Amino acid sequence: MAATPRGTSPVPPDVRPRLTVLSGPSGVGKSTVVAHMRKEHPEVWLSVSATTRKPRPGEKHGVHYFFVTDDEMDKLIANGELLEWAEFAGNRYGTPRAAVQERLEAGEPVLLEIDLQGARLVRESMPEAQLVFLAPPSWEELVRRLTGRGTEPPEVIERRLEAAKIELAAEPEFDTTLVNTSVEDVARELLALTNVV
Ligand SMILES: Nc1nc2c(ncn2[C@@H]2O[C@H](COP(=O)(O)OP(=O)(O)O)[C@@H](O)[C@H]2O)c(=O)[nH]1
Ligand SMILES: Nc1ncnc2c1ncn2[C@@H]1O[C@H](COP(=O)(O)OP(=O)(O)O)[C@@H](O)[C@H]1O
Repeated sequence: MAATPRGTSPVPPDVRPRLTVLSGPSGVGKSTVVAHMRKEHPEVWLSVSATTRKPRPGEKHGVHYFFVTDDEMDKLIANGELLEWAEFAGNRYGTPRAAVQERLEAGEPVLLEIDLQGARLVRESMPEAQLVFLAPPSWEELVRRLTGRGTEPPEVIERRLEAAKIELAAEPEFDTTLVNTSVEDVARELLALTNVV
């Protein structure tokens, strides 16, 4: 049998495109890493979630999130418009189903940035999904980042740190762990995992 020259071996058709889920505790750097990756590779498509959380300064409707009321979220859920949804630290968050399906049907990779509960739901409904966990270099550094971001009052930070303990304990459920020491390094590794280039 003729050997396939190195570097030109065909990629099996079932390997791409795929759905990648990025999860990790609040403040670990998920948004920072994804923004860095997409600045250089805008072709990476990131699902925009719906949330009942209030916008932070600078966050734009339709770009960072679709900011919805409780009633609107109720309707999205009742109408089956969300691929998954979860309550996190007092707010609800969900992934609009149609946009994700369109991308996958068009043969394009999809990236979701969602919490642990959402990651578990995606794994159940789409076992082929790849689950990536973003971990902090240390607990102290996670606290520093979440506090230093300055976007949440102390009681919300406390709630998020409680959730973080549960999330960190679930790391073994994920296919891959990336430790967010260097944003550049993690962005490069995530790009490779999403199979876009
Ligand atoms: N299950 C689920 N979680 C989401 C979704 N969108 C965002 N999240 C997660 O909700 C959590 C809180 O998000 P956010 O309030 O933006 O805070 P941040 O991640 O600390 O910037 C994070 O773990 C997000 O990854 C979604 O559509 N579904
Ligand atoms: N590798 C890193 N080193 C130092 N600070 C970081 C790093 N990644 C993110 N940060 C900072 O940590 C804070 C939380 O990052 P963010 O992307 O908002 O986290 P998440 O989206 O996971 O909640 C931000 O202030 C961000 O600038």
